[in-house]
Amino acid sequence: MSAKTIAIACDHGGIEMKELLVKDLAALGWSVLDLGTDGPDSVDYPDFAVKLAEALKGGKAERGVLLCGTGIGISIAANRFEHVRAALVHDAFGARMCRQHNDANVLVMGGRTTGPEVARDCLKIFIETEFEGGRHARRVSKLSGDGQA
Ligand SMILES: O=C(CO)[C@H](O)[C@H](O)[C@H](O)COP(=O)(O)O
Repeated sequence: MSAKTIAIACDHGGIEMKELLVKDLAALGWSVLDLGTDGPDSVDYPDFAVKLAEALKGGKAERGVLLCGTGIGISIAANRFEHVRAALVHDAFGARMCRQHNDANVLVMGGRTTGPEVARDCLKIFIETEFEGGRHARRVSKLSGDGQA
């Protein structure tokens, strides 16, 4: 069976974390689609959120990881796309809940706000935790624009 693919992208605030997490993703058995950025030069985080959203939309990846300095800007940018449920996570509990309750398909973290070992834990939990469905499926369906009150 072929490995599932996860896309990852960052701006200059998340480059070190991206390098760390790419290695972990490979070790966890995922095929990694690295969408940059690839160096320390200053870039604009919305451009990388768009790249990742397009990869998900086009079926090039099943899940995504986005990183910027705080995770805030890039999560705002990613959540402008209807097919993206990007969760800005700071701890293991959030990483678990965003999968179990929100069916998040994109994990977002801040390279300047979250330490490397916490980030690695969050990534592993995000990858390994299933959506619970049930009452949460009803709520998640209301995020898509067709079930709003
Ligand atoms: O955190 C971010 C956006 O929410 C970005 O990654 C940037 O780090 C932040 O905007 C700071 O930008 P700078 O050009 O590195 O000062």
